[in-house]
Amino acid sequence: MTEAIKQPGDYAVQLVDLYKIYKMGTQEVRALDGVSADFDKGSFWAIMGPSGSGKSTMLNLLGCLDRPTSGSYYLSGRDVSILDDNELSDIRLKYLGFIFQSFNLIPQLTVEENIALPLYYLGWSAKERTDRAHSLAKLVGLEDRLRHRPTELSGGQQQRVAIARALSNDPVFLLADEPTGNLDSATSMEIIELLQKLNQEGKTIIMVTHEPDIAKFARKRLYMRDGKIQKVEG
Ligand SMILES: Nc1ncnc2c1ncn2[C@@H]1O[C@H](COP(=O)(O)OP(=O)(O)OP(=O)(O)O)[C@@H](O)[C@H]1O
Repeated sequence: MTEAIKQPGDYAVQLVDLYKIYKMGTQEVRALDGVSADFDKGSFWAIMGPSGSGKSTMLNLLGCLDRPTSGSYYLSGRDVSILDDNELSDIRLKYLGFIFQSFNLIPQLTVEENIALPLYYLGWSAKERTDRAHSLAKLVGLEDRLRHRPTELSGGQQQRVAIARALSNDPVFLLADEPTGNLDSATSMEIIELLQKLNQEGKTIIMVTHEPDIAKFARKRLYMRDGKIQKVEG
């Protein structure tokens, strides 16, 4: 049977010949040196590589936090590498979900308010925000913690809140930056299992990690070296 030809919209992300070059006086640092990669919808990737290999640079570009020196970045088929700062911030709010090593929750807000915060900026009504926050809290197993504040939660629970918040806008993909970096190994397993469950339910996940024990739970692994893709596994 011939495989169906993929259309640009079948990919969450396509990177085409991406370069990020920093000029340091007369020297050039090629943080990304011609990276091309397709991230299918519904895939779960780990991006790995030694220090200085370009992981953070890749993460910043994937997260629309920075622009490439050259090359194209297609998000669900749309070239976002040509957008200005305001347009990129709009893309982040509407289409991306971020999970950080340090959770980045707002301490003054309750679990419910933290989860719903992006929806406030997206203009959802109070009722819509509450309903969505409740269903996402349930999805991550925190429906009995909605009135708590982040300091009243364990690290694993805080990361669950952050994951629920990242899902609030139903993003094209979840971008996770060392999501288990601040957690003990048992809690790390719970978080990675939650990410696996979300992926099995169809969510595309791209996770940057330097921990092979965590990366092995992704379905695909991309290894960076000297700003290039060294190999892809899975
Ligand atoms: N703003 C910058 N100006 C100049 N060089 C930079 C800048 N940001 C990154 N680099 C360089 O680009 C290369 C890739 O850096 P990057 O931070 O992406 O690596 P990394 O794989 O994330 O490393 P780590 O695991 O240590 O965080 C490095 O050589 C780094 O020194």
